[in-house]
Amino acid sequence: MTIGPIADFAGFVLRRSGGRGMMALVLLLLGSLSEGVSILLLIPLLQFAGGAGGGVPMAGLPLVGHLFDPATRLSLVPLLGCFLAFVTAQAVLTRFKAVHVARMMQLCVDAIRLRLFRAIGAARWTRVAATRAADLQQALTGDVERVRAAVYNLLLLLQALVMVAIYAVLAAAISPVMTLFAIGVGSVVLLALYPVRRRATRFGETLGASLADQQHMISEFLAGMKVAKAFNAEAGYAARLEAMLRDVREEMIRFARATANGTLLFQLVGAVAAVGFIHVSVAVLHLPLARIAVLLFLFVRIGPRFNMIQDSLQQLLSHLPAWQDSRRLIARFEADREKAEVAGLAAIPPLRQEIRFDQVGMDYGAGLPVLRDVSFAIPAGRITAIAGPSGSGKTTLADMVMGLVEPSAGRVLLDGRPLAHCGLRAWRDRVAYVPQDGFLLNDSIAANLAVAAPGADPAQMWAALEASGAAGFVARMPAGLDTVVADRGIRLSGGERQRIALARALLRRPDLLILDEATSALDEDNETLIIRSLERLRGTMAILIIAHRARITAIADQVVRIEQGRVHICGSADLDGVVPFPPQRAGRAPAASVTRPASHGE
Ligand SMILES: Nc1ncnc2c1ncn2[C@@H]1O[C@H](COP(=O)(O)OP(=O)(O)OP(=O)(O)O)[C@@H](O)[C@H]1O
Repeated sequence: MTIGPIADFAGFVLRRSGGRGMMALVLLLLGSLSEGVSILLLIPLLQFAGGAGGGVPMAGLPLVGHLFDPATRLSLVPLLGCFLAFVTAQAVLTRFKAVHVARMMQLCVDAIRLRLFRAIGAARWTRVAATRAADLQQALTGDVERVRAAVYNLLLLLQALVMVAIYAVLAAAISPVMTLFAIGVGSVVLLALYPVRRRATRFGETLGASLADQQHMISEFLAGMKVAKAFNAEAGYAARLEAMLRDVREEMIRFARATANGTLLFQLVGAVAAVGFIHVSVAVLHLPLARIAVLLFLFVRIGPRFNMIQDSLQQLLSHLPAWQDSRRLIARFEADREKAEVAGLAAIPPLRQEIRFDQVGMDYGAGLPVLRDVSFAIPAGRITAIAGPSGSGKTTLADMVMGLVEPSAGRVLLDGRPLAHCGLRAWRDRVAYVPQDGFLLNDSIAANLAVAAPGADPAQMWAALEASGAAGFVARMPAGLDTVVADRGIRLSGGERQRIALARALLRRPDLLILDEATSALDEDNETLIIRSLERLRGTMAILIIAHRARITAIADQVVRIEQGRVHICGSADLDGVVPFPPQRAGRAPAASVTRPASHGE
């Protein structure tokens, strides 16, 4: 089970970090080699120090053995110089390696976070809406950080493997028998610890699931804090979190215990092996003191490397599920992409006549169809209201007209062209949407407005605020357009928030403005202000209002009532023969009043 996923992951790391990954590996190899050679240089140095033994037979490395032969060996000063040079080289390589590794880890983390972020953004709305927000948050934050830990441990693992290989070659050059003995002992312990590594994988899987559950619970609690406090439910949430934390803690402790047992086993076996090694070297093989000292030194370094292999493998295996989850999520979202913009389709002419629902049906696959055979038009320049009981499909119609969901039957037509054949992003550039809670960023009013029209200048912003009835209160604010609003700034009333949200929508100069229950949480005075703004906009764009209240549906030129999946239209007698729109000029909709926001693009 272990090798396949690790090889996949190593492939991903190499692809994402490109040349830097290879460079990090080369630095790792060179660093390990220079460390190994500097240790090897201890042999002649020890011979100088203690005058021990004669030549050092090097079974595996005759050239190096020749270098240390008493007849040809270097004198003390050049030897010390070599030793210093290798140690310095190792330190410099370690420095470069650290920078490369940091960059490599960040490249991998950025790559996976960005790809997932883009995949979510490009996916169909129905796919996004069907996924728990907490799972996405966890994937984009916690899981990618675990990928960083996985990359780090993969590098530690590679480093440990390289070091063991180099030390083994060096040790074999001094005593092949003793080297086989040390490698054999290390490998047996590694094999014996296989169950601990399996536990690491299981731990990683449960950790991912419980972190997502915690994230879900915490964001639910924070979003509904007011309700939680009102119902005295804080303690209940705290108890749920405590239970989740306890489960994760217990699993984590079991994992830590297994890891500590592994380390203990390595240390005990290492001590026994060292004792056996010294006994065999001195009493059986009668090796010279310099060779025994260097072998001991090498083995003292090999032992922890075996421990490092086990440790980094465990950590890697416990973090790999986060990478696998991220990959699965990316694949799921990428497989469910929104229809791509097709060349030639992106250019949609301005809406002149109507948006028409033509025998539209919608079946979410959960019981009865939500909509059946729905046909009506939203005329350009007019106000259309959609009313109906809760759950009757009003928002579904708004989502369809924005191209967020596709009808399961029938078509949506823009001036006779099927929306399904149009570039959805190009169409959405012509649509503006105001939801029930206008959603403002913790930023200045200007920044909030710029979300809808990044190129808009202050004059255009003021015109949009004027049109939405928000200019007055924004002008009275301490820093005007630069006033920071929402959580960290000035707190706005619900009515003020919605008027800014409406201004933001108008700044786009849309062909279609959608208000989805945008005034349902407002009092009469605030609703009246929005209603007046909408009335001033009549004739400039198609306006679709989804609402329950009669006060706002009363301003509509037609009211579409949906009940049990079917529509009944009222008040549309004067709309029978829809006049081509706009009558004055081709192109963008004309200004209806002095408060019409100026175009930011023209
Ligand atoms: N993505 C979805 N998957 C499955 N069912 C859905 C989905 N979106 C909406 N529905 C179902 O379709 C029905 C209509 O939902 P919709 O939100 O369009 O109604 P609505 O008229 O806007 O309701 P309300 O006035 O309460 O906001 C509901 O029963 C809802 O549960």
